[in-house]
Amino acid sequence: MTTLISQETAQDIDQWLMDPSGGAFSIDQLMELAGLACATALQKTYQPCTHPKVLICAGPGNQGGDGLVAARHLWHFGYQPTLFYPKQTDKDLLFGFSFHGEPRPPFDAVINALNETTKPILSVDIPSAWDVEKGNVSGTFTPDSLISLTAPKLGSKSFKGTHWLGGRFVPPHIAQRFKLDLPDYPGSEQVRVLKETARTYDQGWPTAYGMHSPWISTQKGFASRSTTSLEDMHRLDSESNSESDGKSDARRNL
Ligand SMILES: NC(=O)C1=CN([C@@H]2O[C@H](COP(=O)(O)OP(=O)(O)OC[C@H]3O[C@@H](n4cnc5c(N)ncnc54)[C@H](OP(=O)(O)O)[C@@H]3O)[C@@H](O)[C@H]2O)[C@@H](O)CC1
Repeated sequence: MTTLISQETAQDIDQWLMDPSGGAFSIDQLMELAGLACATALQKTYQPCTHPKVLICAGPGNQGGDGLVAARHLWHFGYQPTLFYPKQTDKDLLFGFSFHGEPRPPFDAVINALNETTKPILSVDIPSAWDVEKGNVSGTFTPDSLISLTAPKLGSKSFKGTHWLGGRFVPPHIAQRFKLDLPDYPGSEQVRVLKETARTYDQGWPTAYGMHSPWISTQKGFASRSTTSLEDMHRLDSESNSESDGKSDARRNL
């Protein structure tokens, strides 16, 4: 059975992944892989021919950085991504494994909006405003889909929707150190499904669920886009990452 990890373990693993004697990754590299996994999970759950427009709600931490990367990949996959990035700072990349307490402004209003929307939501790592270890104790929204990064968090145990695992960057010695029992990723896949609902179609095109092939869908997505260009996505990336204190910001290079 896939290991569920605590908030503290998630943060420890993150540090080990960047430690020179651990994974020796830079934060940029991890975010690139995490963002690619998020975009891939979304593409496997919601095709551009049926869900061409994606709203990415990006928060103030590293998960927000994953959101910027995911937006760029989604554009290349044929979607029309729009970034909502309130803190310079229906996809939820507000908070990840460092969320604690009650949502504070301006993010409380975003959570309220996610509570009210009827659009499908894909959350990343842990649905925003859920307790990382106890789950949806505040009775907020439940997303349709979730992608856990590295390993599922304890709070995702009760999640009933389509559940992906991504973040294919854990070297065996770190998995052993943290006693992580993680499923294998098939072939070159960036994500794998842990739990599937009828809406997910990870296998077989186009017979499963009557969808078009990814290639046809992508071409349709490109053809129908008019408002969001790659230049816009890169401009948003760089503008939204300008730090007022002049410190270097890993997200700026995404
Ligand atoms: N190894 C992996 O798996 C990798 C994981 N990655 C990704 O990183 C994510 C973890 O990133 P992270 O540590 O930066 O934390 P994250 O949750 O994005 O945000 C923290 C920010 O939120 C704020 N904040 C907290 N609570 C709040 C509240 N109630 N209301 C308002 N604000 C609140 C907090 O502010 P503070 O409370 O500290 O003032 C801080 O600014 C992880 O989930 C995954 O998506 C990849 O990028 C790399 C590899």
